[in-house]
Amino acid sequence: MWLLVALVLVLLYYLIRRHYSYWKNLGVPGPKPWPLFGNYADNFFGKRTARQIATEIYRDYEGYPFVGIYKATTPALMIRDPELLRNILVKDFKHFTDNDFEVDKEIDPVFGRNPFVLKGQEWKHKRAQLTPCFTSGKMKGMYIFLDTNAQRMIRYIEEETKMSTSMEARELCIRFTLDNVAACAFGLEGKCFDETNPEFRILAHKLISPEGLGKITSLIMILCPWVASFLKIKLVDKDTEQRLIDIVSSTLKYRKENKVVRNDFLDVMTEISTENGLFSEIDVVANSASFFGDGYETSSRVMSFVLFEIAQNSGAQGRLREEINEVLSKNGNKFTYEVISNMPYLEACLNETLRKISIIDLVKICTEDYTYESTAPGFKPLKINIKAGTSILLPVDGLHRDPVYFPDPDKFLPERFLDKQDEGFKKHLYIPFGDGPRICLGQRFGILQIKVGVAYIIKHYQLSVNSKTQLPLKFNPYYMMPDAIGGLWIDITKVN
Ligand code: HEM
Repeated sequence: MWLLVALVLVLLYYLIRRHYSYWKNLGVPGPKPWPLFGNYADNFFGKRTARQIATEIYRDYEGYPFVGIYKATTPALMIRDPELLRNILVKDFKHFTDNDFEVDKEIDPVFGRNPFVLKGQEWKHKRAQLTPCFTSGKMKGMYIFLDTNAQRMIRYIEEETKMSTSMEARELCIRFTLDNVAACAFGLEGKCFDETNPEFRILAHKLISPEGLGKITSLIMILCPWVASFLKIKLVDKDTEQRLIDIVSSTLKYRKENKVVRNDFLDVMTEISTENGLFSEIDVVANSASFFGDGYETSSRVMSFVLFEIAQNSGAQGRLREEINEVLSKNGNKFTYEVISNMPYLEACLNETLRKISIIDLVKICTEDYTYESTAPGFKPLKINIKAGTSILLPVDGLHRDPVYFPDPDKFLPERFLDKQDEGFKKHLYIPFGDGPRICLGQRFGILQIKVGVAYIIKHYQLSVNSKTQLPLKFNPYYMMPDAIGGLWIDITKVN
């Protein structure tokens, strides 16, 4: 009996050792993994975020073009050499067409149709269909909804600050971006500034949030996609899914019967749906729903960090307000699409926030074998044959905060985006929205809504950081996007 147990243990040890020798056998350097947890044990035990772990490994392997790591049990190649990174995203994209994220369309009909998780030809087809939804012409048409919601937000702040000047920035940004999503993707009033817990808020919370997505679920999705696939993990629960389908179906029916045209995303998607039978109603629902994840969740987070950075940096805040007032004075004191698009310092503040606090590290899959030999100065001349199926990690946070590419990386310096002299720009390393054929589809919408919201707030209010904010910021270790523990509290007072 004991002999059998001993034999099983020896066999297990041998198998684990063999599994975790994948990179060693290929001569790829990398940190020592733990059985089962790989290099992410601290993440599983809630000590650090996955991004913090990746950034630390990135920094430890200076001079190496790539590093072999283990995302739990899966070997993954972290890319450090800017040339290889660019090849993966742009030049040799055909070898890396998919994201490393498994969602089964049969189990998750809504999330499984999100372009971010689609693969191969199906992704290509859907991407081509959806691209016309995001042109600058379409953004201009939707500006009116964003402007109306920004005015609502100002009225809301006016009322709230009568009671207390301190506000949680993300809470405010959630209300604003959710109202935008409701208006542009569902053709509805989100009522997020009128009601404490409107239906849209509840739905969004269930659909995607650090609590809604489920700590463990999202961790498994990112670190062990094959486990998620094996366990048939469902991201969107049945009731939420059905409610989304009902909302979109009834809106579509109402518009058809009453010949309503609003020029929003729903209208554009309906055109695709009628022109092409392959784009069914569930596709329209799925794409409207993907706004929650792709549109509201990302944008509300980024916008709250922009407000937080501006609140921390009074010099930048003053300069931004001057720009806003100057542009407005030349345009009849009225915000318009053109006015918002003509504010370089506002754009620089947004870009610098996205550099300093990047929203996500990119995870790709090698879809066709690929060979690379590093010849770049400053990197060891290593060669690698990447096998199809290999997971690839592009450490956006590590790159964005590497002083070689962006000097004084932990300082908030929007000016670097005005002259673009940093080495990182020459090497195309500023990639908060990704790059190449899979670059963020909704970046124009995301950028526009954040700019509108921030411009309105800074025009009317002076911001400073409230002592309730826990500094330095610490992030929820289980959430895939930066989620500040304790919140981002700011004081808001009226500009004289
Ligand atoms: C500031 C806000 C946003 C940030 C930082 C952001 C960032 C990103 C990133 C990093 C990716 C992955 C790119 C890659 O795989 O190479 C992505 C993909 C995507 N984003 Fe965004 N995003 C934002 C807002 C939005 C909005 C507002 C929408 C839609 C309304 C959107 C829709 C999408 C879609 C559909 C994809 C998948 C594209 C594909 O795989 O073809 N995003 N985004």
